[in-house]
Amino acid sequence: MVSVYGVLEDVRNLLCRKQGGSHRIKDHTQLLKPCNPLSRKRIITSIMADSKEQRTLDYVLQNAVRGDPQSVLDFIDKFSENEWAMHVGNVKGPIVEKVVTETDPSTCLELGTYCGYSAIRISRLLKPGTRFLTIESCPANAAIAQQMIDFAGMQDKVKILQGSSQEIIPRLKADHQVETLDFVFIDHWSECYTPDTKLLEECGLLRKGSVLLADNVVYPGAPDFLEYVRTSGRYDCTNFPTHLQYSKKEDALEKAVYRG
Ligand SMILES: C[S@@+](CC[C@H](N)C(=O)[O-])C[C@H]1O[C@@H](n2cnc3c(N)ncnc32)[C@H](O)[C@@H]1O
Ligand SMILES: [Mg+2]
Repeated sequence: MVSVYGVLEDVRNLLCRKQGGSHRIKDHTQLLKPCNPLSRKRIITSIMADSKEQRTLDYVLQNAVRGDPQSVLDFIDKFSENEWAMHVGNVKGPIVEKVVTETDPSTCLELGTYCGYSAIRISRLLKPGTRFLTIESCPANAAIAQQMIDFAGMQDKVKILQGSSQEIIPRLKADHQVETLDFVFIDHWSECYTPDTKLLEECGLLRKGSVLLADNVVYPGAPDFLEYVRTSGRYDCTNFPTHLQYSKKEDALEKAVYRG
């Protein structure tokens, strides 16, 4: 049986996805125009108030230890084992951590914050003074992530930039004093991976040795990104086969080191 809750959640995810993708919806209420104002208000309240992301945050706030990033990650994982979610998770997480530790970055960028899980995982490893910027197009997700990061005690290490990657990347130098990026975690919608990689190059944000690490290159899959980084002659690539978070499905991360 399809639950009303599930339908609302699908609609909400669709709205967030549309907002981050190329078909950006300027005004979500347009979609609900055929409804009368009261129904419209009820639907919007339902969609935004009790999302899976909000319930994940509530679960963490009720159970995890404030100021303890590992505890926050553990409770996000625990919640997501019952209700699948897009966090990089506790199987791929250690691979991401290994690459970050080996890279020892001073300036990091993440594309796709979601609830802040990977931002917490990565930022806790960074040496003092390292900058970690994370871009999230969905305002509701960005708000949840900020609360999650605050609760984990990582608020001084992580800066969320709310907006789409396509709009924010070209402004990183002027608005956020970024010279070049040492490490980029690419984990938003896979159709944005290649255009955003090219945008990072065009904006002069990559230097010889900059490390890109892309999630979900097998599931849901990013074939055009894999082809670009493996055949353009601009990157040295390594594949890390693994499994999709909270699932037995096959997935992989791709590390691409810019040749400069
Ligand atoms: C897979 S989730 C990120 C998971 C997160 N990195 C983690 O592991 O905890 C993808 C997120 O990217 C956001 N997103 C999608 N396209 C985007 C874009 N073009 N710019 C910024 N954020 C985007 C979505 O709203 C969603 O919250
Ligand atoms: Mg991912």
